[in-house]
Amino acid sequence: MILDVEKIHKQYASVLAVNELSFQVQESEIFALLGPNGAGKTSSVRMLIGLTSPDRGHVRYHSRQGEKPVITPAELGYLPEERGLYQDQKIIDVLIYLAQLRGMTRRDAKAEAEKWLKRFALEDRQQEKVSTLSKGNQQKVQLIASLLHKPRMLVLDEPFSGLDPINQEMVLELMRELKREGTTILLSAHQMALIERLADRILLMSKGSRVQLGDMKALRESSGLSLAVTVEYQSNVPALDNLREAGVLEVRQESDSARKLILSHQADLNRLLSHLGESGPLKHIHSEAISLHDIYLRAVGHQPATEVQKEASSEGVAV
Ligand SMILES: Nc1ncnc2c1ncn2[C@@H]1O[C@H](COP(=O)(O)OP(=O)(O)OP(=O)(O)O)[C@@H](O)[C@H]1O
Repeated sequence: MILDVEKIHKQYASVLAVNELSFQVQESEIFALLGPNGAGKTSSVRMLIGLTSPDRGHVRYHSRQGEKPVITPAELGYLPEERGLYQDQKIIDVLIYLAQLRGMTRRDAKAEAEKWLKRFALEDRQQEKVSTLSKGNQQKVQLIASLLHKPRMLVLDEPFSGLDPINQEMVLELMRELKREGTTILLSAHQMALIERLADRILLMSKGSRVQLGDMKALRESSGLSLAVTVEYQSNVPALDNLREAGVLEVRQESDSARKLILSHQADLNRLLSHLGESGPLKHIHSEAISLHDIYLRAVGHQPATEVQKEASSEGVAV
């Protein structure tokens, strides 16, 4: 299943939610939508699955059967941002009912539901009401409901929200497995470290528009950033001057004694180390490839800081 999105546009009264957004999701690809709150991710997702219509632009799906504007419920698995399980019903009954709506027989739905509940360590709870489950466990049930009928395309709005780290890892591994089986997955999320490990390509959005699109290599290249260097001093961080000429684009406060330096591709490491060595007694230096988190903050996180913000900001300052 290939998804082709061409210049979709959505305006709610005075709010421009999605602005001429275009991208393509390939067969068996894991594609992530990232962006700050209000960036337009959910508005986009809703248009992609036909819950709302774009004011302008097109959404098309291509499968072996040809091209079509809308995907059928049997082909699609959707995890909405606002969770909507029937709280007073038994977990197993809800799963069977939702799978039947997507074309499964009761018998198949029951067998699949039991298989998935076991995998998510919920098999002992299946006769209980949904309302008795914790938030994270309800999230697992809703995720099961989205994939029970083996859709070719999964659209998951915030699949990791409410899950503990162990369950996040489990869901991450599940998505890799579904991809290997040929499922196309589009998801939105805020967990940068997970997305960096999981997604084949990432679309960074802000204010309804595309900011960057590509795999991690492409995002690193187009960001112009290379390394994040964390410097820890033996006591409070001294004044750090002349970092720009060594290729430092931004200094982020980690603690009173530590700063994270964001380096450009043109950074001169020898010069930087010599500056840092002269600045004060160092305790520790650690460098790592620029992460999605750093790219995100740089691209959509904040405006370049002013002199006043330099004093006050704990988010980061331009140097
Ligand atoms: N039904 C609606 N009516 C009016 N405005 C809306 C509606 N839905 C979304 N918006 C507005 O559109 C913009 C984009 O919202 P959207 O929910 O798509 O963002 P998002 O990226 O999913 O945010 P979050 O990460 O907080 O879920 C926001 O300014 C939001 O207030």
